[in-house]
Amino acid sequence: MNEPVWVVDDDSSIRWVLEKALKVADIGCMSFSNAEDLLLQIQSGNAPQVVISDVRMPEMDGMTLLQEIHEHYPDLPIIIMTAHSDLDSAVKAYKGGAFEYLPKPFDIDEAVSLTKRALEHARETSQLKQQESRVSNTEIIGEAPAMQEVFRAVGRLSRSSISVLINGQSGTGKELVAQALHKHSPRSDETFIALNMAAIPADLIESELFGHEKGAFTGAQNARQGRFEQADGGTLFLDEIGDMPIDVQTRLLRVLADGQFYRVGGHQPVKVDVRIIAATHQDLEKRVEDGKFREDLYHRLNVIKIHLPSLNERREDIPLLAKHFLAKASKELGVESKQLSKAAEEKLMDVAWPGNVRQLENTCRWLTVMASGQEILVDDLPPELHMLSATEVKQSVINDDWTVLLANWADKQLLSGRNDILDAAQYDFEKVLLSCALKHTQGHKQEAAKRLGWGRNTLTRKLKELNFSHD
Ligand SMILES: Nc1ncnc2c1ncn2[C@@H]1O[C@H](COP(=O)(O)OP(=O)(O)OP(=O)(O)O)[C@@H](O)[C@H]1O
Repeated sequence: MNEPVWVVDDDSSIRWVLEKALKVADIGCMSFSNAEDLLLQIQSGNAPQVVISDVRMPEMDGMTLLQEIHEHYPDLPIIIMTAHSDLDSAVKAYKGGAFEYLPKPFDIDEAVSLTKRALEHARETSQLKQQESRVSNTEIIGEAPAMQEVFRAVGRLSRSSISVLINGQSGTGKELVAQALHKHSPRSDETFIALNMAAIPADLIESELFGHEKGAFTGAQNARQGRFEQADGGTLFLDEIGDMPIDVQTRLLRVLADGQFYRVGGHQPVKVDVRIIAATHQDLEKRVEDGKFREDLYHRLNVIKIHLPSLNERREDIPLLAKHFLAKASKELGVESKQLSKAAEEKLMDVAWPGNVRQLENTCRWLTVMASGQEILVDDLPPELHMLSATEVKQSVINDDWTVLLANWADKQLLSGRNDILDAAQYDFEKVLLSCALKHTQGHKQEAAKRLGWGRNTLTRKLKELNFSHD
């Protein structure tokens, strides 16, 4: 039963020809005269790597067989043969999920080379699966479909050094994914360096990235290597890339294009081979539109995009993540691990989690210290979790209660460590109201001012302050 290719056809001459040809090509083959027998083997847990099937057979036809096989093995390549070489049956075969369509009478060499391609494809798919499961098993927890997409992407990228842009809210695991990308890349033995653009003062970013020569600026008493040099051969993870000052963006673009740069104050080009993985919680396309991010750099970084869902979008993972973090915290703190009661677990699944996985991790650490018993009860949960639940947030949309959404937004900003949030909120608040008023008055400014309750001069000033493109 270990033959990699199974052939099914009610026509014994076709079976004979294929068996012979594959044997010559050194490909093990087994044939069946009807689909039912083949399916029985599959259902009992045996599976080949490739199936070649006729379409018209007296009992079960090839398309039904294809569907049945794909129920058990969705990735198993199936080559469909048909004597009726018309577009219709070809289209039907592809739509049904066939790997290839082989019109009869076929050239024997073509049939063999097609089989080889299908075998190759089967091998690649199974390698990919192994890589994906390695990624998902070792470091990143997630069973939600949205996370499976992420694992798949990491698996697919495992042989490449291509630039990747990771996008997702704060605390969703962007750095963890960047580490996984590095770990599963050909660069895994080299350095991985993570740098957060939002955490470095703007005027120091350049020397941090590119290093400086002695005396390049006041305070530069010694020459210093930058992160690019340190990460040579490895990966540089640039977090919060949206906050990178525009002149540094220009320099970054040049390094990416030329593979070389100058230290601050230096005249000798430094050559490096660094893979860039960038991350952001912002809408970079919008920043490009607003002139805050270089479009060419955006395209350069955005070769492959991985989106990390917010914790709200993968609530089913909360129990698993909580268990993991409770175990981790107990190990770190050297105490016995605590378990969530059913009710506490349900409550955690209904929290809005504006701070995403990081907030859940912190909560678990807090609970490990603070919960009084071995079992964590609802009353043990920290007070801030009793503030907003996901249901309440959803309800606020239905009830038109934007203040709840605003509170949720504010929670998120504060948890992410952002300051001056009143300014940002006020800007958006006024911009939304003003743009609505203009819409309702067909752009008539005086009328819009009246609807808003502003004087005309205020409106003119606000149009400018809020960067309105209307004239
Ligand atoms: N799927 C996950 N499985 C296990 N741990 C996770 C997962 N996602 C995130 N974490 C943990 O949550 C914490 C926050 O993750 P990480 O720093 O990668 O988020 P981030 O999106 O890079 O955040 P920020 O944008 O604020 O830097 C880390 O301690 C990380 O190990």
